[in-house]
Amino acid sequence: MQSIFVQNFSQNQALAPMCLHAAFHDCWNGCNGALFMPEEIDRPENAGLPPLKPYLMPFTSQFPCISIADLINSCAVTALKFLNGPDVPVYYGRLDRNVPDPTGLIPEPTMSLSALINAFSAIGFSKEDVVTLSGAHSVGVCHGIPMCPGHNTSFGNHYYQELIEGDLSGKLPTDVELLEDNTMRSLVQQYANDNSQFFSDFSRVFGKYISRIHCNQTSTGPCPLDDIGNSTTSTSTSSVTSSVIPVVASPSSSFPSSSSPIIIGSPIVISSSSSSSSSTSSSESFPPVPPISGPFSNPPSNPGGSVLSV
Ligand code: HEM
Ligand SMILES: [Ca+2]
Repeated sequence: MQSIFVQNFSQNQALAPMCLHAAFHDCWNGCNGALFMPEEIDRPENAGLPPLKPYLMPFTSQFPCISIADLINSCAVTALKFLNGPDVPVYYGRLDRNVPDPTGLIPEPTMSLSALINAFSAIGFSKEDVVTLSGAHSVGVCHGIPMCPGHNTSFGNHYYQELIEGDLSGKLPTDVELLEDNTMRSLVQQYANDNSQFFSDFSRVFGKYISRIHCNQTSTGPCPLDDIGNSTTSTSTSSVTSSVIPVVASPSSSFPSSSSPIIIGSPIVISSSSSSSSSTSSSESFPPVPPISGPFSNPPSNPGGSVLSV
């Protein structure tokens, strides 16, 4: 399955960042696959993610034992590696729920720094972790605008270097706010200087993040926020714990690197680039890979490099 992902990532460069983004959203309230429920995927907070659903869902027919939550996370760690990022240990055995997560939990890009820190703190992540995880914005786009113009097909510390240098093109308000707090700014500086420290921290923190499952996970019923733990601290006696099979996703170093920029339609773009956004089917016979539809068809324009208004 991971080799199919890689092929598809090569064919459509929008896909890999989208998988990483999707793992962030699905796992906020516990990785449970509910992201793809109609009630969730079309929420404004999930803007940019709907095209991933028709891409990933056919895998569930071909690989019926994998949950949607595991599929999203497998896609995410494979994407990270494809984008030249670090290996992240990923454990499989997450169960899907058929109840959408509550709305309004995922951090807003315009929220204050203190609100952002509090939101992550409520799910067990420190303000340093916020700095680390935000480095995912070294890849991908916001409303079609590259978040790190010129570099955003490769995961790395250029995100932190741009913040330190005041190159805020494509950055979100929450990205820029990382500079407001001394402790966080200091970590931004460290990462800007040391990519291997960033990789090692990201692997650890993101690995923890995508291990968060509901302790008493069942396929139905309400699931309060405080019912979430990670796979090592879970108090669950359910099959979730016993079915978790440790698998380290460490795709080989033969992953192709992204050589051309992401070309995605957008109202505003910082750098100009050529067009190659079409998604085509994998040369393997399964699973069927439907063409990605969505905001990918318009050529980018480039009116200027300021912090994104979202
Ligand atoms: C700190 C709080 C965060 C906020 C407020 C935030 C917000 C956003 C927003 C508004 C977008 C643009 C979505 C769109 O319009 O297409 C975005 C994109 C993205 N986010 Fe975040 N994000 C946060 C943290 C994270 C984390 C922790 C990760 C993963 C570890 C992540 C991964 C991504 C990726 C990869 C994209 C690019 C998606 C694409 O190219 O399709 N973000 N984020
Ligand atoms: Ca979820």
